[in-house]
Amino acid sequence: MSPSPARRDRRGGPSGPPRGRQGPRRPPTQDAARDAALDTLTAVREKDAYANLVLPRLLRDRRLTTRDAGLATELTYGACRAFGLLDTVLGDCSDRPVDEIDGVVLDALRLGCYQLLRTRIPTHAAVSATVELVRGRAGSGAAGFANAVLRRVSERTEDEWVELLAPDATSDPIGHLALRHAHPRWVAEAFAAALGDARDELAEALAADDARPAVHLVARPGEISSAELAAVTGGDEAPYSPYGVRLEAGAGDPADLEPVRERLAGVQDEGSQLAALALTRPPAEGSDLRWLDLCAGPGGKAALLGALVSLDGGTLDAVEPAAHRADLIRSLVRELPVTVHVGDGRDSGLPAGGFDRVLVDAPCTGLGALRRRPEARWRRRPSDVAELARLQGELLRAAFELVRPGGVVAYVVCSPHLSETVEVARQAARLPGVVQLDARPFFPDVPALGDGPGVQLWPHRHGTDAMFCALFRREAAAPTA
Ligand SMILES: C[S@@+](CC[C@H](N)C(=O)[O-])C[C@H]1O[C@@H](n2cnc3c(N)ncnc32)[C@H](O)[C@@H]1O
Repeated sequence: MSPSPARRDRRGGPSGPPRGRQGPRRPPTQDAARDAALDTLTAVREKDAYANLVLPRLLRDRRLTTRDAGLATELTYGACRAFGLLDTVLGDCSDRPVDEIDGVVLDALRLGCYQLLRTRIPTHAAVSATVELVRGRAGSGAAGFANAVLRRVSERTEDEWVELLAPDATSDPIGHLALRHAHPRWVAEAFAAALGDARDELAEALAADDARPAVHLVARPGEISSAELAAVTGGDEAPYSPYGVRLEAGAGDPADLEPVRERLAGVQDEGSQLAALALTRPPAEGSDLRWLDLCAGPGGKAALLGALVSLDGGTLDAVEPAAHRADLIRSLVRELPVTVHVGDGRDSGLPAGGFDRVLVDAPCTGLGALRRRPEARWRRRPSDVAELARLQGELLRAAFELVRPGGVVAYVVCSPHLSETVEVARQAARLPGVVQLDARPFFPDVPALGDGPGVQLWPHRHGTDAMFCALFRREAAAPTA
């Protein structure tokens, strides 16, 4: 094999600004889209920032044209999702491990590599635009290094790189698919475990999780119908939620839509709508006017549930420990009979047995919504799971204290990880006085819900986030914590 280009030109420098025979730095390029993408990737790497918060702000502040904003979004989110794949390829094309490459040079290389492997941008344009970016930020030595590395990347297609670098598809199918679809191995393993007998869907599940998702709107009950909302926004009525509307991926910022600005509608994944609706559907004999959302921030489900319970003259209490998230709930539910409490759901001070229905939409790894949070899959650690599962179990036990005998509890997480889903539900169902219901009938007309009693939704099956929902009824006997 020919020596790596990085060996021919080592001036990219392992860390800090490259030194040596390099030309003067130039002012930032005229490439507004790539500049914005690079600045976002740098903020993600250096400050643990969220790409989907940083980039929209940059696009607004710098007043990018619609075309440039589209390109910046595609490059930034695409590169963030693919970090693992990009770094594996870049590592093979460089003479040093990627974590020894100067940070901003690595950010630019990731952008360049993404363009080469996963977009139709011509090779010469992807390479030269990236090289100019690097020259502007890190000098001509680093630009030469970037040029050499990217030339080498461009020698193969994405498929060819995967075949070369991924574990063998027969002896290690999960490892192979993890690299192919740019997921950490532990996440791919968690998906495979959750799919169980349907493990042959893993490639599809990871591919759907790697694709840019459609935006879903929720029509606020009593304010606008989903048919009207679809007509006004140009979207389509969602297939399963009676309140849902699906917009095409990349259809612009949904916050700018008039019904959203006027709070007749909100942005909410259809899976979240279905999970919230499932709480409302099992019959509850007797009073049914006091509902509780025990983990309510930022308030998407509280707004839907508050609107629904208000149609019958009922009320919703919403608990959230983070004050700023409690404020977000308040601003969403202003016209609704919703009382927001700042506090810990495990010790809310609310009356025991005081509620007819309780939602526990618990804090979780968010592995079910990775497609919406571009860099999240590379941030989460397997060690996060056990602590979250403990908190989830504690919140669920608190919910059984707060619901009245005969009342309903929904346990919801946006994750397919078995430790957060089936395991938490199984332990809850062992508590005295708690009966787990088969949740599937409360997701009417939704296909492929598995063997029950919990329901796991999937992007590749349902076009929703991978939400899990388990339903329980509290029997007359009081549960013990
Ligand atoms: C998955 S989010 C809930 C999403 C929300 N239901 C919605 O639809 O917008 C979980 C929330 O639980 C909150 N949380 C974390 N620890 C909590 C606790 N001990 N008690 C109650 N809520 C908690 C988090 O701050 C976060 O806002």
